[in-house]
Amino acid sequence: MVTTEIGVTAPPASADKTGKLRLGALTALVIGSMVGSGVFSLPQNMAAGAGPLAIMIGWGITAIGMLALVFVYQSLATRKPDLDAGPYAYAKAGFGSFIGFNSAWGYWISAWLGNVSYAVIVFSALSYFFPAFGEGNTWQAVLGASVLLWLVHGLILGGLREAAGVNTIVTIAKIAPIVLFIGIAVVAFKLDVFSLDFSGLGNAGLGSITAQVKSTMLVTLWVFIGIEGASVFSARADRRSEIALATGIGFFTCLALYALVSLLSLGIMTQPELAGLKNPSMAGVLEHVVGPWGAILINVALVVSVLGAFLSWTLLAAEIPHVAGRDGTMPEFFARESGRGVPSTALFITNALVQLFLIITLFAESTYQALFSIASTAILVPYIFSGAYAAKLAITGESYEAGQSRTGPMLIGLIATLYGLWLVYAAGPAYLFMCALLYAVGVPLYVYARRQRKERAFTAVEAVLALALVAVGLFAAYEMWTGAVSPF
Ligand SMILES: NC(=[NH2+])NCCC[C@H](N)C(=O)O
Repeated sequence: MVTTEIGVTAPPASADKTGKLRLGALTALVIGSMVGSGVFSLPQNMAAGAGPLAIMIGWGITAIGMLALVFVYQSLATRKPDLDAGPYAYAKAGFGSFIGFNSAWGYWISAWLGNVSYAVIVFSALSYFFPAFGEGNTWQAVLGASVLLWLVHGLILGGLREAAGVNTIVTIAKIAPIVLFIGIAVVAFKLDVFSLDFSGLGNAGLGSITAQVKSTMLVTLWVFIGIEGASVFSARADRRSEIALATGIGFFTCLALYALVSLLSLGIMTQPELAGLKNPSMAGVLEHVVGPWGAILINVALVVSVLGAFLSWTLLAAEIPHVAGRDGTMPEFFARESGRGVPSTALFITNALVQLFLIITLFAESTYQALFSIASTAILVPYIFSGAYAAKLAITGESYEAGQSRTGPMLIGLIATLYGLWLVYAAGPAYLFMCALLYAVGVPLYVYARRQRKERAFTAVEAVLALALVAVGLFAAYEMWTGAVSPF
């Protein structure tokens, strides 16, 4: 296996002889790049704000929106094969340098903030064995997470990459317990428990169906993040159609696993019971059915799954500013490499930020859910502008041959864009403010990067955008400082 520039793991050129096996391996790769921590907390995360009906609607919306996004990346990969630096390259090509920078910046923020949430949930799972780790945000947990962080850092500096064999083992080790969970949950499922409060309206605290659906949106987005990696990669492969197929199969497999985990749980415990579970809540549900070994199994599976995902996302998180630093989108210092060819400066800055947020986590007592919600919100900028770029190409006809149908691609681009915008609305002010602040911090860095290359910082429109972003960021900082809004 080779790791491409943006850290996406590619299948070896001399794959297995039979097409079938190859497809299986590719599908495992797609699933492996998506499944990290999210699935293991779905029972609580989904039930916290929604009843069965709203959860079903939530998965429906996510299925349409995410599938549109998958098609967007696949079609962009074929139409613009030279733009291979990942999602931000599309935003840059379509909407200029500043938007491109913000897409890279947002993708990076999402990647490393996601890793902060990974550290928290790993120690929350370990607290089943060592109670001092609590919800993953006690000082013992933060200390443990910091040790883990710099251990991984050191290993990567020493040349650690992802290895094909390990990847496959990790994928099996994390999927098998999920499948077992579903098998057991099917047997334990009681229709009368599931239908007790089907609309969720019986629990006044949940609010309207729309409010309930909104509450699921960042959770369902989180579990699908990573799928863009597989789609972006499809441009490089000689077996493009096979990768497209594998992405499709991987997508629907995950959708089925995710929906089943969240919905079957509601037939085992009631919504308020699930909402009160500790995460990773799949452990609590399985323990409820089979006793302690169920919780042990899920907590161990989570640790294996998330350690694997932590390594991949650390590599990817460092790769984003590294590539962007090389092409001038981000300041040049991000491009520095160690003797072994590791993007050491980008890696160090990335992990220093993870460390900083681990400390913030300790003092703000932030939760896993708050952290991954900010990470999910942050990725919306690159997603939205990728969708918009696909729509723009279809509307203007650029990269299309005469007579080629453009209606389908245009609709898909628009659906992906709309899905992203709806998510911005559904995310709510607290997470948006936090993201606005994190994006605003990027503006001076962008100006610095442009200066370094002796280029004009902004066009007129970009200057307005930048000013607005800084203003909103400052306002957000003020609101968070006074405690008027609180993302944690
Ligand atoms: N560290 C990250 N940024 N991870 C993002 C991917 C999240 C992944 N879909 C999960 O469920 O865990």
